[in-house]
Amino acid sequence: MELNQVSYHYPQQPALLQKVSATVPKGRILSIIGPNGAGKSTLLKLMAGIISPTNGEVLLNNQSVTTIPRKSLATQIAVVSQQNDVFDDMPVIDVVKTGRLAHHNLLATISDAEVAKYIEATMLSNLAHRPLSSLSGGQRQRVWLASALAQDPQYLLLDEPTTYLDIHYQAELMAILQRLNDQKHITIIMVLHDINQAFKISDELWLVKNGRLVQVGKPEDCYNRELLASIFDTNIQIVDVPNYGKYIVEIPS
Ligand SMILES: Nc1ncnc2c1ncn2[C@@H]1O[C@H](COP(=O)(O)OP(=O)(O)OP(=O)(O)O)[C@@H](O)[C@H]1O
Repeated sequence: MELNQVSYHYPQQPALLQKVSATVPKGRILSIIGPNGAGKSTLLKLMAGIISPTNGEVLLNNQSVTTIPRKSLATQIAVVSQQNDVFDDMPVIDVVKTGRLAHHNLLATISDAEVAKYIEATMLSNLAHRPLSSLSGGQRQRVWLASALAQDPQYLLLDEPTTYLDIHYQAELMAILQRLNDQKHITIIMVLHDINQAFKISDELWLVKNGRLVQVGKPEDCYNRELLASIFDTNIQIVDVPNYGKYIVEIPS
């Protein structure tokens, strides 16, 4: 996937994203980080083909994502986001199966073994027959991930996937994503607010501020106190934690 001079503004709004150009590393984990309102979620929506650039283009296998038919795009890109509550009364196992329906083929089928695999991968086995409405926010988050996996995508896009998760499940989710990436070579693109999580799990980081891609690089190249301080407008320290490595902390001024 490639972003070619992508600019975007919401209707009746000033310019938000300005001439963003970058290539998503295939088969890797990419995290987009930056302050609130920087344009991260908008960038993800453009990459998913949910919205179209005002200028420039997002290319998937050399074709503009906005021209790829929905059904075909759904076989390539899955987006994990909070869904509506249409599925509230449905048992988890059936919600997961609906992921395959994203291919917009009513005859699309998914074997029980495959569903079980995704349910297990997202640690939902105990909850498989419970209605979605009876689950906590964090458990639901894992259901949406399982449903996206049932889509069998090449690209998995996640917008702040750890929001509703406690620290235990945040770590579990990161481990799941890492495994998916290692074993199935799914390209993972996510917006993360926890910069230490992003630095730890990602192969590449995109640092965004005021609608501009300020820095693209490997995490080890982005441990730069001045750079991070200027992006987040705050006082940053990078400390060495035994048995962990570098850890970014915000020091209140
Ligand atoms: N549908 C919309 N219509 C108009 N403006 C929008 C819309 N969605 C987002 N914006 C505006 O675009 C800007 C960027 O929003 P976006 O959600 O992409 O930022 P973000 O970096 O993901 O922020 P956050 O970290 O707070 O989630 C914000 O100023 C926001 O108010």
